[in-house]
Amino acid sequence: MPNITVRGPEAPRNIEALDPVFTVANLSVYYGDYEAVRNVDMTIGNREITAMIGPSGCGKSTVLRCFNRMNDLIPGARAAGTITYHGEDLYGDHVDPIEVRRRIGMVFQKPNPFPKSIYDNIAYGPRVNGMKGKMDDLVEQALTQAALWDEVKDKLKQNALSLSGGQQQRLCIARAIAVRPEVILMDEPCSALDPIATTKIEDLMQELSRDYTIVIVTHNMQQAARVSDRTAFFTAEVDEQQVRHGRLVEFDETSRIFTNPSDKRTEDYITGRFG
Ligand SMILES: Nc1ncnc2c1ncn2[C@@H]1O[C@H](COP(=O)(O)OP(=O)(O)OP(=O)(O)O)[C@@H](O)[C@H]1O
Repeated sequence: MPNITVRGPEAPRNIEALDPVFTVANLSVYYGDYEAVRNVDMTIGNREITAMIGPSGCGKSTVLRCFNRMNDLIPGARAAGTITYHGEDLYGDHVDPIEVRRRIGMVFQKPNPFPKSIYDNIAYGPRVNGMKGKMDDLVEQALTQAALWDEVKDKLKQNALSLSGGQQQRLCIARAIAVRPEVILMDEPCSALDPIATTKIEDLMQELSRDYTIVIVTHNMQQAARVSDRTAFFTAEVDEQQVRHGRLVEFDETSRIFTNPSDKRTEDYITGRFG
């Protein structure tokens, strides 16, 4: 087994009792006729960090985008099967996808602040959502939670694009937090960052997981091992027609996935024999 440190004792938690926020059953996702991901079953626990790992093209981002219905915005994309959010069908007729995306925020691979001031980046969501309360306090709170306040408190009027990449990513996390979501989805949030900025985001994730449910897609297995409570390992399988489909191979507590996986394919991947 590789020398990978699994989420350390500084953040002990009882993850025996999984309190489901999302329950995914028999989920398949299509882009047009192409079945990109086939038959996924997994559960996302409340205030846990769940990592999705696996080789390129196995459908991690596709599944992640189902959790806040971002795939609805891709023409031809369609989900089959069920995802419940607190027991309710996330794709039910009565569900408003805009409200879904407020409650389930997203942070992308490349930091994407608006070309506006730091302040306005944070204030934008609360304004659009008609949130009550003093905006200055709200902005400070979100930036503090995202561990950025001390670095930007004297330059809130400055353009957000003047910040470093790592600061921009924390700003994007602050922007996601500002609308008080319950869940934060992160699609490779550190892949454009240097190791120091990556460590800051990882520390921040640990901190945020006290209040938020986090799902992260990462290419970095060490990162999954360091930050997550549970890990889903995906791979791509080729069917009889030579078409590749993403499959969930194994979903378990992170410590188990990295020390004693039950599937040979998981073991091969985490030991670097594949992928
Ligand atoms: N918008 C899209 N339209 C058509 N096919 C898509 C679209 N997005 C993804 N796919 C296809 O779906 C499959 C899964 O892609 P996805 O991006 O979810 O994988 P991934 O595991 O996140 O990959 P990576 O690690 O490289 O980001 C791939 O075959 C990809 O080409």
